Amino acid sequence: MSVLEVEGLTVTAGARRLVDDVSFTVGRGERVGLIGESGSGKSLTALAALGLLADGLRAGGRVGLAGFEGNLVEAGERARARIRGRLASMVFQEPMTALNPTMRIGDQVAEVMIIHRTRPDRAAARRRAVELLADVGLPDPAQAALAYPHQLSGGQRQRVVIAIALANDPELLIADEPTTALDVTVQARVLDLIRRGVAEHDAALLLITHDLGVVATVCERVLVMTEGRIVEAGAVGEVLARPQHTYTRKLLAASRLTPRAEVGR
Ligand SMILES: Nc1ncnc2c1ncn2[C@@H]1O[C@H](COP(=O)(O)OP(=O)(O)OP(=O)(O)O)[C@@H](O)[C@H]1O
Repeated sequence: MSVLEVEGLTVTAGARRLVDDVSFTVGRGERVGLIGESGSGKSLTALAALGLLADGLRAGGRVGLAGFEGNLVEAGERARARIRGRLASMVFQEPMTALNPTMRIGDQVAEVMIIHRTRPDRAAARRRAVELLADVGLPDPAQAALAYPHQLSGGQRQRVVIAIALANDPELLIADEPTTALDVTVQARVLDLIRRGVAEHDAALLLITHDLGVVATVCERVLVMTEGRIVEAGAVGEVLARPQHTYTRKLLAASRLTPRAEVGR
């Protein structure tokens, strides 16, 4: 079975359909990009899949996740809370909003393991936290564990968020514009970290971005979204080389990529 199965997903705000009949799957170990311009419904698709929609928005359809029986769209908040950070994690654009400014980094990484009881005790969770900080390439991880978020750079903070997201070996990682807020010099390193991290944990990745270059670098398959619908899907090389939908062609033309340059990357 796929790790994530989304079938006929809709998100509505009153009478407005913001996500309209979206269906796709992400397989084990697979890296799938979800691209489209701002407002096309990418984030709402991900938030609906994890039951994180704001009040006033309603989801319909079916979302299945490996390790969870039933439809996540219809699951109660307690079931969803058990899933988030355990079976599925999300990395957002701005790392500062994902971290608690008053809590040491190591404690924040340990906390997600303590909450989900994936380590025998607090001391084991703390030890694992330092290992995870080392895995994401923080220099002097034991020292970094004692730091507060404001003492780290933006790129280092996003590394911490990725360590938290991967701490419990989730089946699925959703990253929503994970490098957009970062300095260009650290973007490539953080993307590489996500790619290596999901490979090491054998997780499935859904990477949301408006940047075709990011998708071409990280993903194997791509879904193209506009006005709440997926209008094209396929292997990255294929879609970038031979876009079928007018909207995909427009996206390609608007990006700095030439179709040929990305094939085979
Ligand atoms: N809480 C909300 N209430 C009403 N409309 C919303 C709400 N959140 C998002 N929308 C609308 O839903 C549409 C899709 O938003 P979404 O955030 O999914 O787009 P996106 O493709 O992720 O864009 P971006 O790249 O800018 O994040 C937009 O028109 C947005 O204005």
